[in-house]
Amino acid sequence: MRYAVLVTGPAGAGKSTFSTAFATHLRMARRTAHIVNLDPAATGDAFEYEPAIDIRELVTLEDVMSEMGMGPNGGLVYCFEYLLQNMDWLEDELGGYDEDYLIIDCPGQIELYTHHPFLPILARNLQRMGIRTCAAYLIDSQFMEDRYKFFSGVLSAMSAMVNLEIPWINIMSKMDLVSPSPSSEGASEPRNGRRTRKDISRYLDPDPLLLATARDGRVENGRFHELNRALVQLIEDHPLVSFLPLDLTSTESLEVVVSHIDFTMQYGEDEEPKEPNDLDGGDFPEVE
Ligand SMILES: Nc1nc2c(ncn2[C@@H]2O[C@H](COP(=O)(O)OP(=O)(O)OP(=O)(O)O)[C@@H](O)[C@H]2O)c(=O)[nH]1
Ligand SMILES: [Mg+2]
Repeated sequence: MRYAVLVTGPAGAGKSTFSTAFATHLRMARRTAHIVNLDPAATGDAFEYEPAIDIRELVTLEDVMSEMGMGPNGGLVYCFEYLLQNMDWLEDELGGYDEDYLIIDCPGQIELYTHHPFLPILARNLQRMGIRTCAAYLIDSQFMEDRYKFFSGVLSAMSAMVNLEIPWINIMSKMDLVSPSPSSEGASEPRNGRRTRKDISRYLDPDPLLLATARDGRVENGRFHELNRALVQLIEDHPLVSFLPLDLTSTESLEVVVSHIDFTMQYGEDEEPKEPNDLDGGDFPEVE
C-alpha cells in the first residue's frame, strides 16, 4: 500500500516547512518518506531534501510566463492544467515508489483550492493508482489575530473541503508564534500580542461567540451581525472544521499531528483482504 498526504493551504501557511519536518520525522522513525514538489514556482533550493518527484521537471512557472506571455497567476493555473493533462507523467514518476509515504507539497495559490478542480482531480487520480490519500489544510496561526481574517480562513478551508472526496484534517501552523502567556491566563483577549489558552482553544475549535461578539464583549449591530450569525451556524453545523495545533519547535506536537494523519489514512491497516476487483475501475466487460 502506498500513502499520500496532500499538504495544502494558502500562501505562506508553512506547507513546505511542514512537509520537510514531516519527512524528517518519518525517516527518524525508520519509515520511508518522499517529498513530491507540486509547486511549479518553487525556487531552486527551497527544500532541505531533493524532492523525489518534482513538477518543475515537467513544467516551470518561469517557462510558462516567458513562453506563453502569462502573468504569475494565470501561469500557475496553466501549469496545473498542464499537469492534469499529463497525469501519465506523474503516474510514471510515482511508479517507482512502492510501500512508501508520499508527502505532496502543493502550491499556495488559493484559487487552486477554492474554484479550480485541480485538487479533486489529482486526488481521484492518486486513488485510481491505488494510493491511499488524505489532505492536510494548513492555516497560519497569525489568522487568529483577527477574527474576521480567521473566519475567512475557515470558509476557504471549507470551500476547498467540500470539493474533495478524501479524508481531511485542518492544521493551525506556526503555533510557536502564539504560545500562551502564563501571566495573562484567564483573560479572554490577547495581551502584548500573546494569547491565553482559553483564547487559543476558542479558535482551534471555533467558538461561535467569537464572531458574534465584539472585542469588548458587546453584541455587534445590524446586518453584519445577522450575516455573522449565519456563518457561525454554518461552522457549528459542519463537523469537520476544527484545527490541530502544530508547533514545529515541539517534537511532541509534530508527533500528535503525524499520528492524526496516520489514523486518518489508516496507516498500517492494509493487511485486510483486498477487494476482488476494483469496483469502480473500468475492468468489467460492458454489460449489455
Ligand atoms: N515561526 C514559524 N515560522 C514558520 C513555520 N513554518 C514556516 N514558517 C515560516 O513561514 C514562511 C513560509 O513558510 P513556507 O514553508 O515556505 O510556506 P508555504 O506554505 O510552503 O509557502 P508557499 O509555498 O509560498 O505557499 C517561511 O519564512 C518560514 O520560515 C513555523 O512553524 N514557525
Ligand atoms: Mg511552499
